[in-house]
Amino acid sequence: MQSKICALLGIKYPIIQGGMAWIADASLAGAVSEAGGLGIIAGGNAPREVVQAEIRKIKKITDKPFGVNIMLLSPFAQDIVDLVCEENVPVVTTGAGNPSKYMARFKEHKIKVIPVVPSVALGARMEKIGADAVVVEGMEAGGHIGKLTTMSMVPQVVDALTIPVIAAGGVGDGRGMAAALMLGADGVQVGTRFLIAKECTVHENYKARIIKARDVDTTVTCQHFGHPVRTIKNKLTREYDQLEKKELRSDTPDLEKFEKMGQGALRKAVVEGDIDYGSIMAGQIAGLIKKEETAKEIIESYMNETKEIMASRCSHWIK
Ligand SMILES: O=C(O)COc1ccc(-c2c[nH]c(CNC(=O)Nc3ncc(Sc4ccccn4)s3)n2)cc1
Repeated sequence: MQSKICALLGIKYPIIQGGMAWIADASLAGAVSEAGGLGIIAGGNAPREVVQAEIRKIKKITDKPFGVNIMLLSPFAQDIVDLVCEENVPVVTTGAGNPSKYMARFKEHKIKVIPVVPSVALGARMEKIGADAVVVEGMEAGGHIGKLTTMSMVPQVVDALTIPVIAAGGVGDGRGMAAALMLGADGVQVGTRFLIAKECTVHENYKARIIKARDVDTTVTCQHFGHPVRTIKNKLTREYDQLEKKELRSDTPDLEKFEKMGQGALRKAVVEGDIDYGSIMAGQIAGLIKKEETAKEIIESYMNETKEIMASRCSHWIK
């Protein structure tokens, strides 16, 4: 399937794996790129040498295109920008902020830049400063989210921009991918479904919790203080909710308490498998995902389902 995204990035299928902080390492990203999608290594909050090690590893796993996600809230963001330039990383996605100040650097090094945007305005700003495409991520997604849904934001960004649009947030199988393409997207970014890929090195407890998840099992914490983040409900989110209720009543809310509660929480879930007090970042689509598969099996099922839907299920009413 040749979409604008495949031509732009030199990949076989228009499926990008989300650069999930602490989770998207060379093992997962390498398997996704090898299977014809675009694997993305997470910069997250990691220092330069950690991300550099993953870049070196993926170059040994695959000679196909791959990317690095730069999480712009990271204290090491500038170091990772320098790193992707030095390592000739072909594609960069950015999240949790506005990458304008780095754009000239990326273009100078012929890096394809795909910012994640939570609104039409930011998408238009990114196109104006030279982004090659945008990921339009709805609030159905896991992790740090904006306020708009995928279904409503994608067509509005498609109408407002000329560069390719990649839909993200709630795209859990070929039905979601076909829907995204119908809305005008040229490809999709997939996070939660790849969390339970066999090559994903996240703790087994994390994977088991995703597989057990129902449609109503995620919640958004820190909506009023700090950065809204979607995770699976657990003891940590209940503590967050209590703290938010308390601080909302205060004239001088203490943001430090939220920072402290969140510190190391993602690592607790991903590395230690603490599903009670770790931050189990996952999208609303977690309830659809029932089994662990290889990245190749996941990508091929998206493509086969999407092609079947585009070729048949729609044709019976389009006469
Ligand atoms: O500067 C402005 O105008 C605001 O710009 C933006 C505002 C938000 C976004 C945005 C929303 N979602 C994304 C892409 N997705 C993500 O970045 N998802 C993430 N998950 C976990 C992350 S690590 C983290 C981050 C915050 C708190 C705790 N942990 S980052 N980008 C992008 C740009």
